[in-house]
Amino acid sequence: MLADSEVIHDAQTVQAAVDRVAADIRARLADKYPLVLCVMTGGVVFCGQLLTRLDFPLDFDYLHATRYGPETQGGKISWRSAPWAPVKGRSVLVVDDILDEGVTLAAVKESLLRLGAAEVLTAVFADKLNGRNKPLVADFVGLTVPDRFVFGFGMDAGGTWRNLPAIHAKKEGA
Ligand SMILES: O=P(O)(O)OC[C@H]1O[C@H](OP(=O)(O)OP(=O)(O)O)[C@H](O)[C@@H]1O
Ligand code: HPA
Repeated sequence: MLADSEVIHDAQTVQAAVDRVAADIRARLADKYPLVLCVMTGGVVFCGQLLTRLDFPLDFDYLHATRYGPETQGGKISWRSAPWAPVKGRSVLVVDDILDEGVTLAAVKESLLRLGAAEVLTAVFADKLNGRNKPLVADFVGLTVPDRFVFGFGMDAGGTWRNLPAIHAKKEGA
């Protein structure tokens, strides 16, 4: 997969975007003592790097929802784990790697509001420009990506390459 890909955002661009998103989140949430929730598995790299840049008090936990598995087409959401930390009355920031069709984050947000969160904000590293009318607009976005299968910086290609520091896209026709 790596050999059949091209870098669309290099590691330096990725790091600059994480810095920018962290500053935007700080401006919006620094005085809210938020609960930050990582959407496992893809959110782990962005969320981990973001956390080290957030210099204000916050709580951290994770949830696990998946609908792609190793596939490139999304299916039904499978909830593997709800957040353990209570969300009632909290300002919650949900962090994920990519907003593609928007189905995952829309469902996560709805469920957190149902659990009594005071507000739910969402941060995604990549927002895919796929022309769809997504059910959710992310509050914080790192970078946009074209309507192609992308991987790296948390996003997997068939389960592999989440560890790449740049964003790659599968070559057209590969
Ligand atoms: O906007 P959507 O079309 O719903 O797609 C985005 C979701 O898809 C990926 O998760 P995936 O189901 O692949 O699980 P993973 O995080 O374990 O890779 C990604 O991490 C997002 O959570
Ligand atoms: O383009 C993608 N790449 C990796 N994981 C994904 N999950 C949704 N869309 C994508």
